[in-house]
Amino acid sequence: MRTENLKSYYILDIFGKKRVVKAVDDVNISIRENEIYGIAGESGCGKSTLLKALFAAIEPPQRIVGGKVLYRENEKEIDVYSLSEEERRKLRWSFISYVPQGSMSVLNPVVKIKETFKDFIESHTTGKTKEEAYEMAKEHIKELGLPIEILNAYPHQLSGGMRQRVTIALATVLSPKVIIADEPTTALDVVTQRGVIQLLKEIQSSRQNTIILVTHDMGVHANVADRIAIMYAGKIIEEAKTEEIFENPMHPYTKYLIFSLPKFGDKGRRESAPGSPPSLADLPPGCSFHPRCPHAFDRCRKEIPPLKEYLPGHKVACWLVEEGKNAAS
Ligand SMILES: Nc1ncnc2c1ncn2[C@@H]1O[C@H](COP(=O)(O)OP(=O)(O)OP(=O)(O)O)[C@@H](O)[C@H]1O
Repeated sequence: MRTENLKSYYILDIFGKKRVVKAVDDVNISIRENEIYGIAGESGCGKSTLLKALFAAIEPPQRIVGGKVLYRENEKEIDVYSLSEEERRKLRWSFISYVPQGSMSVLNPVVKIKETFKDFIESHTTGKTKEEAYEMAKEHIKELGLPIEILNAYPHQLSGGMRQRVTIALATVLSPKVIIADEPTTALDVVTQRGVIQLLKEIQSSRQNTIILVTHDMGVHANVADRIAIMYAGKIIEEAKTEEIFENPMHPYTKYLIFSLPKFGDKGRRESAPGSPPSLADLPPGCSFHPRCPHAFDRCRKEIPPLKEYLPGHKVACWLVEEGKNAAS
């Protein structure tokens, strides 16, 4: 799947005054089949907004104000926002699916898990009876190696980690080609996190589908992602293979993200980026990171740097890189 100059804004009317939050601003990504593509960046940089746009599930005040979201299905490219709402609805869950941040937003607390599965399968497929849907759910739960008894449980009877696994099972039961996961491990302890990530990895390798994984946790990305995109203030500012991002980060913001990670046996304080991210409704001119960048020079304050490939497969949007002014890390 890929995007072409995708722009998705929140257009708000506050007491007659228009406010535009540029949460996804000119994003071009190209995700391969069978890959795990990680998207990282601090809170509020637009990650969830981008995912909602990719999942074709946007609601006002979010709008697509420009660009395209394109999926490839049977050698044909589908331009998601040129489809009717009904055609988009058909694409969701069976072709593109979504694992949300909190499991409770998809699991109904007052019904057993099996009922959620039956209703879900029934409403997103045609001509399946409740009984067939139940069989399909049992088969899928077994295939994922999850205990079959969970189907008879209510969500509150399961641990947070198991609930998240159930959410993943639900999102994958119709064998989607693309799975979009939004912070699937946030709020889980480290050991549980590992299990949930392992499950996603297993699904990807056995079913050969594509996973787009959003998390602010660079440690999780290091473990699972094939490639990583770093997002800052609504834009992708760096993209490369995972090892390359960790070994050779080029954007000063990426360097902060990576060098602020705690290292084993290291007791010293690690530096995170100074200051705070800009308001997406009132972005600074030029590079959005320039007010926080210790290496910013004149051009950074005036012109927006384009995302450009400097090494094979390694793209960066930074004037320092363009002008060969190597930033000390
Ligand atoms: N419904 C909304 N109306 C107006 N602005 C919104 C809305 N939802 C999000 N925003 C704004 O859009 C920007 C991007 O938010 P988004 O949730 O996409 O970021 P994020 O990177 O996913 O952050 P987090 O990790 O905290 O979820 C933020 O400035 C946020 O305040």
